Amino acid sequence: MGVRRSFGSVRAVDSITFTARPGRVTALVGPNGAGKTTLLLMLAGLLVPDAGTLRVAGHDPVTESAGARARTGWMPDTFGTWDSLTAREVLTTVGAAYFLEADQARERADELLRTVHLEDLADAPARVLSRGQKQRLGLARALVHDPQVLLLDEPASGLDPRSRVDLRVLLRRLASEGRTVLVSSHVLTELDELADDAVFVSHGRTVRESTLASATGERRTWRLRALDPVVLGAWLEDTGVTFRRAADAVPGEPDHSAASDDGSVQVELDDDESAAGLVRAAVLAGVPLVSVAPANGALEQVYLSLEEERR
Ligand SMILES: Nc1ncnc2c1ncn2[C@@H]1O[C@H](COP(=O)(O)OP(=O)(O)OP(=O)(O)O)[C@@H](O)[C@H]1O
Repeated sequence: MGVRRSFGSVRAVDSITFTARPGRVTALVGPNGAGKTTLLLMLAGLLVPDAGTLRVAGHDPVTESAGARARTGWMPDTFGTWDSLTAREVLTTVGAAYFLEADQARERADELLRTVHLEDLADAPARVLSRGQKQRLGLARALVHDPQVLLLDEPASGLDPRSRVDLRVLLRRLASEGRTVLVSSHVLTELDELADDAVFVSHGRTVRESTLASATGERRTWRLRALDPVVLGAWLEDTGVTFRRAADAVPGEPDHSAASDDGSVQVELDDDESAAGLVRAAVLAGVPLVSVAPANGALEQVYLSLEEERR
């Protein structure tokens, strides 16, 4: 609640308040320098806040650090490994730090190496791992003590597409087992498929908390494409729906979301029901629609509208 932390004159976290709930994946979203990493470091007990209170699995990471740490798995954005240790030794060493017996630690390490698909590299020194492989080892390290709360800073960075899918499936599973998962990421389209809730931060402040379901149902831009763009444009004009060609979405500014001028148009619609109504009317009027889809992901849309408000 109202957490604050400065570095000299820089207010990295000015006033952040939010709740990430068990059984859900919460996305921490914000531009570069918004204070996400600083906040996660405080939640992980690695930085002390100047003011405000934090609770992780019911424990204060500062005054009840042992209790909080025992329940928290922390994955930093860049994973510094002990280079001379093998991947398995990294995990057994962490297991020992969490008071696992040697056999247990070894069993847990092997299980986690399988989970993150690093079993073939179990005996390789950690320094030879690629960036993405190190990320996966970092995730395994965060899971050694079976924490209730997972704090993940940009966990998908450096991962190839297959590993990103694996990460998503794993994090959904961990949440479905009742854990609290807090993930910061810039890849908003990926978070759309992963997260249940989102906290938007900017300049060290919480600017919005939202569920993905409500973000998805909000006013947003949709893209429509028909076999014949002229017929589509004429029908939209007749029905009084304001639209713009994707190719010239913002006058003077190229529309980076449009891969090419495929004749599609963009319309602003209040919610999913409005979209369904428009599609129904277009089909009944004989407009040869080929595709209708949101132009941006739900989180991206909220993010962009917040940025817009700030201008
Ligand atoms: N140790 C530090 N010393 C001085 N300034 C810092 C320190 N750590 C962070 N900052 C500053 O605090 C602000 C917030 O940084 P932080 O790393 O928390 O942002 P972020 O949201 O994680 O950014 P990114 O998305 O780029 O990772 C930035 O202005 C940053 O320069």
